[in-house]
Amino acid sequence: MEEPYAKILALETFRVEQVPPTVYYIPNFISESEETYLLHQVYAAPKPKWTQLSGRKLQNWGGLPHPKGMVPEKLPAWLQSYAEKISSLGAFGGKLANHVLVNEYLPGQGIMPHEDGPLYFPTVTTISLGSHTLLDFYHPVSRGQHADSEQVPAPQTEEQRHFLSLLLEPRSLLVLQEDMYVRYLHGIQPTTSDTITEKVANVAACSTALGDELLRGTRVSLTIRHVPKVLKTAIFLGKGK
Ligand SMILES: O=C(O)CCC(=O)C(=O)O
Ligand SMILES: [Fe+2]
Repeated sequence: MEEPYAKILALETFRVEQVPPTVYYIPNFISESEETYLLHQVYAAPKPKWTQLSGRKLQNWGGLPHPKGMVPEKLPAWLQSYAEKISSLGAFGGKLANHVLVNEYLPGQGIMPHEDGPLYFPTVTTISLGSHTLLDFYHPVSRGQHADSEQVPAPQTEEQRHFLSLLLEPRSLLVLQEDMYVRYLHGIQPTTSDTITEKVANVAACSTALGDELLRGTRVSLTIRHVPKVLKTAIFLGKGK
């Protein structure tokens, strides 16, 4: 049987230490010309491909994940090659990524703390384009740090639940698995600048230092995942002969 979390040799040197399993962070995973190319492709997509949400806008590629299964759509070639490149690192337990979410955040925009849910193989991989951001991790409300051992209520405010952050620099690849994917919530504060504190767990791998303040620009992220449950389009759409 395939080991879903078998050690991924190609990624092992990029493991972020001193955080729960498992975070891999690869600075400069793509070159500046690849970054320019990918941004060009994102903005060349037809306008109806964008969905405007309150704090960001997004493009969905590969099909809409659904509990009953995703009706798969072929990824465009410019995304397929990165899906293959990342899958070949072993990020999805030997499976090939088949779904990409493109998010665009202007400075001051973000995404509320959330879980990605059960429709995906428990790995999320993210290429960042155009700007850095700070990805924040939170303890879930029901499982506060001290709730079991002490007679105190679980911490409830977002600040108290904040656990650690990862700095995602432009052109970097982030791979999240296991507890960091399943146990904690993740989100991005709607702010225009980020201060690098000791809560930024991957600072040693970044070209920045403690105390630095980084101004956000427009960031485009490619969230590349594997959706295990897919349907056969021909059956679903009833394409009769
Ligand atoms: O933009 C990012 O890096 C995070 C996006 C995200 O968490 C999501 O789309 O589920
Ligand atoms: Fe997410």
